[in-house]
Amino acid sequence: MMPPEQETIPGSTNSTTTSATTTPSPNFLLGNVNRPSETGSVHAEPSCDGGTDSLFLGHHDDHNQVPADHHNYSAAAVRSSIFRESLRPVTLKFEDVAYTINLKPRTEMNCFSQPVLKSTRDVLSGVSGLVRPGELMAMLGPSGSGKTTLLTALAGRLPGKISGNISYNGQPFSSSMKRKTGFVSQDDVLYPHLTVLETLTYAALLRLPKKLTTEEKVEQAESVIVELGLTRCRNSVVGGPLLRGVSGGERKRVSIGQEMLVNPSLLLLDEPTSGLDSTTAQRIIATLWGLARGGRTVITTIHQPSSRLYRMFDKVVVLSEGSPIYSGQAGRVMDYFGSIGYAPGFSFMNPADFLLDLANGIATDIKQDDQQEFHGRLDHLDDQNSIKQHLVSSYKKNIYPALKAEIHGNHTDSVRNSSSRGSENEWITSWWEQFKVLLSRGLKERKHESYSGLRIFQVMSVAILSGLLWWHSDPSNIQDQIGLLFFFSIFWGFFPLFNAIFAFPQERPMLIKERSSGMYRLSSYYFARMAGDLPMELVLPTIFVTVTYWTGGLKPSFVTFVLTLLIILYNVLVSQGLGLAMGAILMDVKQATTLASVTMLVFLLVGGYYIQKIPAFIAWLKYASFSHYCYKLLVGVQYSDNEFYECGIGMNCRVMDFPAIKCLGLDGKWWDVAALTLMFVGYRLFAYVALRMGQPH
Ligand SMILES: Nc1ncnc2c1ncn2[C@@H]1O[C@H](COP(=O)(O)OP(=O)(O)OP(=O)(O)O)[C@@H](O)[C@H]1O
Repeated sequence: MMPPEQETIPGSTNSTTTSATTTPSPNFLLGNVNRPSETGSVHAEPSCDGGTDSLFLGHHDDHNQVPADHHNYSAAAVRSSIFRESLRPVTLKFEDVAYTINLKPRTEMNCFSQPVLKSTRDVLSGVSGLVRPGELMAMLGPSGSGKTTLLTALAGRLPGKISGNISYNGQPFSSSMKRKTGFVSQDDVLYPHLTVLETLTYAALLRLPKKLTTEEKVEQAESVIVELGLTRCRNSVVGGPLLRGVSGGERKRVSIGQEMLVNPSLLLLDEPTSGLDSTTAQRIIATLWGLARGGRTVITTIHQPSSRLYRMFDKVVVLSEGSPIYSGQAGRVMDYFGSIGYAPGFSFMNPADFLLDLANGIATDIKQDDQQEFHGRLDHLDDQNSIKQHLVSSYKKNIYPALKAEIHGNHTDSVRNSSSRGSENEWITSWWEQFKVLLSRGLKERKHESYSGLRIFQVMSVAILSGLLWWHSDPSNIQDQIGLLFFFSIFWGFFPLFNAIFAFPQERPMLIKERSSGMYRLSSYYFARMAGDLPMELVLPTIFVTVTYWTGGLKPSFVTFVLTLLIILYNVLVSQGLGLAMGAILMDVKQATTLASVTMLVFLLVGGYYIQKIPAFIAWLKYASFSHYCYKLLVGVQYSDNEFYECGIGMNCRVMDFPAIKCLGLDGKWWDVAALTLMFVGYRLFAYVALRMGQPH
């Protein structure tokens, strides 16, 4: 790979080097030019701690030079087979992008005491730009200026209406573009209990095409680990807010690695360096630089890059309160602002600091002759808003016309893309493959949760306590025995319901992230989740019932025990379905648990144990309660029609005449099974539809 051209950043006393800004040659775009030989040596073993990582770490003693390791990085990148895959270069153009959000309506009173609703806010207005394959674009601006919103819009993930025009090789965002796009959000959405290797391996298995074997996909994950200098922490858990894992920088690199795995043509990153030390930040930007030079289109938002980092950017967009004040070559920025009357206060100022000052409306120095003119036009030179307005209007006058002409200049893009439209709706992997990988990943991630000591303790302690409370209860004491059966139905209604409520709200960020990149079908995720939850959902009640049934003195018949167990397991599945549906519909754990506790309380009351004569106008409630059906079935299998019990000294009564059982009515068992089946299917269907409606398509 050829070294980047030498270019001077105007306005700076240091002559600095920036990358070539011309479109790379076609071979270069395919990521296979100057491919090192198979035997070419890889650089020093990369590390997680940043010690001797020559892959990323440059020897940047000379600030005027683009670090030599950029070339090393790119070479290493193309050496790995994943980067040899031919890329479909993407030219991204955006013109006059505007985005308005609806705020909560705020009522204000005007002078006629009429309420006025002020409910919208412009987050972006009139933002334009153009990034070509091989270029690294940075979005700069103060906090809240709209960088993330713009990046999300460019990634095709911004909900709501975006006005303006965003095109990818001349075409609008599409499913095939979605799979060619890598998006790294500001917050790393990763499974905390998986190791770095597992995280990247599962991503490879889900995101790499069918034509590669499992071994090849695992190899790709391994090669990304090497590329990103994560070798030493490959077996460490990723961690999260509640679990100590790899460091923040390593976690960020894992997020980048997940996107690199698909060899994206367009890579967008939201503040990949925030919260990191300057060396790690340098490595990450060097990584991006290398990826861009491999023919990718890379866009990143960044808060406050050092001048070392700034030099690696080919293009910058500078936003001030959602409006652009600059969009174009990074190296020409000082020239441009100098030409409209703004120059840095001192000659060796970091261009990024200077730009951020301007975006905040702070002009450190204004050329004398321009000052006169500026004074003439604006009354308050020190008014930051006036400066911002001046910068925005200068952008419209000086930059926008040329940019617009450039955006409309090249019409060959659309032709290039049209040939790739055939495979738009095809999935990368088969349904079954997705199901298997998601099931395996879910089991691994939730192993600690499913088999947590606390959960086992919770169930076992209740099992032992109820076993002791009903210790060999007397069969003639029917009230106690049916009390135990009712307790089964309620406990195994509450427990799975509350466990299931958390499932989807907790997984939502991951689901949105992965579905937005077109990684898998919702149905394969959904079935994998259902199947993955089954073992623990069914093991615990089995142990519970076994302990309590035999210690509680219920009918000593193996068949009755098995039937009792099956009814309870079915009840567990129905209750779990209701929990999943509540979680998926509300997507808020607090609201869902409140609703669940009210629902279960109603089910408890109308279940048929506490109140035997429910007033007719509200008696229908019991038909909505799965606990009612479960209780009826449990009593139904425990007692037969011709069974008697000792109802007084020397007196035998028919069990079916026992008031609580008589009121319950034990006929129509198959109807009860049918009602439970309807709920089993219905709740799950609701959960699926709710998930589908809340998902990116
Ligand atoms: N859905 C939303 N609801 C309310 N405000 C929003 C919403 N989306 C964006 N905003 C507002 O729009 C502005 C731009 O937000 P954005 O996250 O794009 O800024 P940013 O430049 O990325 O900020 P930072 O650098 O702090 O991450 C902010 O003031 C933000 O509060």
